[in-house]
Amino acid sequence: MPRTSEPPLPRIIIEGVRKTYTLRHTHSFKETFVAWLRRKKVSTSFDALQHIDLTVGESEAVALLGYNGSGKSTLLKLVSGVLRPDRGRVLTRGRVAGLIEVGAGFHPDLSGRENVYLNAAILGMSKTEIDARFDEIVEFSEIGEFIDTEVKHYSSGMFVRLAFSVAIHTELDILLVDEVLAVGDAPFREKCKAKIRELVAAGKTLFIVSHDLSMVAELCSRGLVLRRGELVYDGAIDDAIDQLKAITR
Ligand SMILES: Nc1ncnc2c1ncn2[C@@H]1O[C@H](COP(=O)(O)OP(=O)(O)OP(=O)(O)O)[C@@H](O)[C@H]1O
Repeated sequence: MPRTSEPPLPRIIIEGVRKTYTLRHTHSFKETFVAWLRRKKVSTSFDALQHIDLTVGESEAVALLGYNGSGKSTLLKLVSGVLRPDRGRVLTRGRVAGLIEVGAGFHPDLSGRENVYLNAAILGMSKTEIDARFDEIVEFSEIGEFIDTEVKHYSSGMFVRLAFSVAIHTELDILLVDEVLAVGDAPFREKCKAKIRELVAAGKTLFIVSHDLSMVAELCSRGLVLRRGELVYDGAIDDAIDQLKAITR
């Protein structure tokens, strides 16, 4: 009997997820009191994600597409564990490395070198492992002589180069990238793309948010389109890009 191809083992499972934010309409105790006297609402709630169900497997490179405010970063933060869903559940299998905000996880008063140790430790590496990979991390980042400078003096591109380099030198299983590559220059972006392809070929999972459609078309095979907190398309990346172009914000 011919063998049918097995679906990839899941790395991320998102089940019935809803994320609600509270929007406050008052700024002070006085305003709140006046609003209460006038029976006006002091806050309203807003569903940034409505009811999301999806599974991402090993060796999958998935792009999360959508216009501003559609819920992409919120979904990535739920997968990274920075946020918790109000309903449903998010399960991940393996080590998750997230590049979600430029400079996040970096301490401004510490040098690049100290931040490499801090970040790599947060991502689960031991001191001996970091010592062994330190030179490679610095070389990939191209930070050079600035490695002993406090990172508050780094440009945003330098932050991202160092953070990306630390992340890819850890034993990660899932790499989350939110738009941060956009601040790297073209040669560095090319290097990151090559590294990401290598990681995916080795069975790692990529979940990337980007408005750079040509980059995601090159890197990803699957695309998810979010619109106003709803998943409106999940399929081949080229079709996902066409769907995105066809919808309004
Ligand atoms: N902490 C928060 N409190 C209130 N509302 C929030 C909060 N974080 C996000 N939102 C709102 O949730 C919605 C989704 O935001 P999110 O950042 O996930 O969108 P996005 O698709 O990543 O947008 P962009 O393309 O602009 O980065 C937006 O309307 C945003 O204003």
